[in-house]
Amino acid sequence: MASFISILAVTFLSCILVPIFRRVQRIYINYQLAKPTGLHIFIVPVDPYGMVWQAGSRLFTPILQHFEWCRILDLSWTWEDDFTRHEKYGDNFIVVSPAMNILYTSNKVAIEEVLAKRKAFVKPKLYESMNMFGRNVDTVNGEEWSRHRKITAPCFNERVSSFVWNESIRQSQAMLSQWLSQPGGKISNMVDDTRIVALHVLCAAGFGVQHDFNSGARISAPGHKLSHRDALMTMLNNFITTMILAPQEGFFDTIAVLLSPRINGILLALKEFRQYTDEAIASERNLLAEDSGAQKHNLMSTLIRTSDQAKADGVQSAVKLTDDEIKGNIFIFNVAGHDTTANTLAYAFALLAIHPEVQEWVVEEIDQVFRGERSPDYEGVYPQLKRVVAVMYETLRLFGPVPQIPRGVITPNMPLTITRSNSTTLIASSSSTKTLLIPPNTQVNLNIHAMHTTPTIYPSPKVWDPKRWITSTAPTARATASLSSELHNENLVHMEQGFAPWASGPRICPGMKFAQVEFTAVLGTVLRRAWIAPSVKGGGDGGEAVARKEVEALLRDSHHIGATISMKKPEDLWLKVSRR
Ligand code: HEM
Repeated sequence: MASFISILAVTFLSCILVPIFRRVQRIYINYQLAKPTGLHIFIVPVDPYGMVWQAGSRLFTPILQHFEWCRILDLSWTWEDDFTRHEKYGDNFIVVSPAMNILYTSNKVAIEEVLAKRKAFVKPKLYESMNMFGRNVDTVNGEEWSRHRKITAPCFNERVSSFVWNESIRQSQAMLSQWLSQPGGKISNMVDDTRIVALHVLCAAGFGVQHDFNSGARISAPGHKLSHRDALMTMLNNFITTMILAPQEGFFDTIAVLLSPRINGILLALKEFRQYTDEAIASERNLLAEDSGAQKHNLMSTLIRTSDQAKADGVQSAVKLTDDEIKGNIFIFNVAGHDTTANTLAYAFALLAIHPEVQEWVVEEIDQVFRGERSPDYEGVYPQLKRVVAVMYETLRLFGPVPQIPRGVITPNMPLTITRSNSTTLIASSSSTKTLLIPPNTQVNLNIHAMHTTPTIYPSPKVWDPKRWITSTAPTARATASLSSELHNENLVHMEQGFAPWASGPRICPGMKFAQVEFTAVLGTVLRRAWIAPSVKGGGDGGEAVARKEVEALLRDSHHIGATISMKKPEDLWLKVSRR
């Protein structure tokens, strides 16, 4: 036994020590490369993502959070970290490990450059684990990506946006009725509800299936053991485990009796989700075959129609997707389009509750634009909701669902322009541009959240202030200008650089407009009828000041586990909704 343990120990140590030894020289070179750019270097003893530690994260995280290198890794990302990092290290730092290096940058020039050069900075291998239902636009690179993007991009057209608008209004009206029917209007299911709205909008505008807010995707369809919602949520809530299990699903099925109920639950969710997708595709194909003349315009029908048409015409593969690729893309629309928008909505409602002055400001616009219309039309109303979009931008700035975007580097020593700056002073007066040669075996992590909290780009970065996104072409005093002309003269600030919640460049999120339309429709529908205020945990009477503090702390206590940023304890978010 003792010799077995010592063999294990020696193997384990050599696995760690040998690569470290081999890399000493490389680290030195990296250091030399980094030195002129003033990069901070962190040498970490394990894999740079802290996977080893994550395996036992419950045990290790509380201890490791005290270590600087560990706090830098995704392992223990906290909302506050990016603020302190700015103060300490500026825009760029590099984490050097035996496995690989990661260059973190929150520099707006570097981020823009990396996102613009999709061929040089590619989606890293880790994205491939999201091919569980088929290769898709989010995971592939090069020519393959061009083909996927060409076929998926037309799915996000104005007809779909109009559909998103109508469905979002329908869903949020039902959600609001349910909120107002709660005793004292106190609700603690905000995050669940915005998730249902986002899922139902996705089902309708994405897959042509309309659901009722109170039932719909919450209920198992005939022939299913799980509801569509539960299948998707199980996968999203256990994202990493799902990605590990999916490629070996068959093997895990054979040893199912040995596995924990949690793992079996994830395996079931995978099967159920696959079945829902297959059924949705089959039903869409039947409709297309019936050729009723009434063409549907949802994401899935466009995807199938474009692809099937190309197959029928025998057009070369440039415009075709295989059935597996269609499934892969439908899966990625589900993953990318669900929690992202749902969480942004939940954060925005909570932030509006603790910032009544902003809520008043945005309600002013909503009242003026909606003007009691029973069914506000997309073309007329949506473009006028600039303050509502400002609320979305500001929420995404501080609580954007994608805080970091990783990229692999194809060519060693690839040059990257970085601006060396002391983030607490103005870039213009203290910056100098440098070209960094990215060392071999280095991944680049674009730290979007840190860029969004840079004081030189966003003064008072911790303050949630949607008004920073609005400028006026005719700054007239309120006393002399009517509200309608004041609103008419307002414009949204357009940032060329420094704001990238949807990324930028050729791989910018294709669902950006989808999400914006959904967000404005839901927020507009709720705030034209109701006022949101904070409530103390448990729904008791603790006074508004206490409630506000609790909500504020809850929002900051967000983590980055799974696909997006989310509140650690969404069930503790209590809000009070009252009729206006
Ligand atoms: C607030 C809502 C959303 C945010 C903040 C967001 C953010 C992002 C970001 C940052 C990326 C780039 C990721 C990377 O390059 O690694 C991305 C890509 C993507 N998003 Fe979104 N997204 C949102 C909503 C949606 C919606 C509603 C859909 C679809 C229904 C969608 C579909 C996609 C797809 C398919 C990609 C991959 C595009 C490609 O690589 O070419 N997203 N999103």
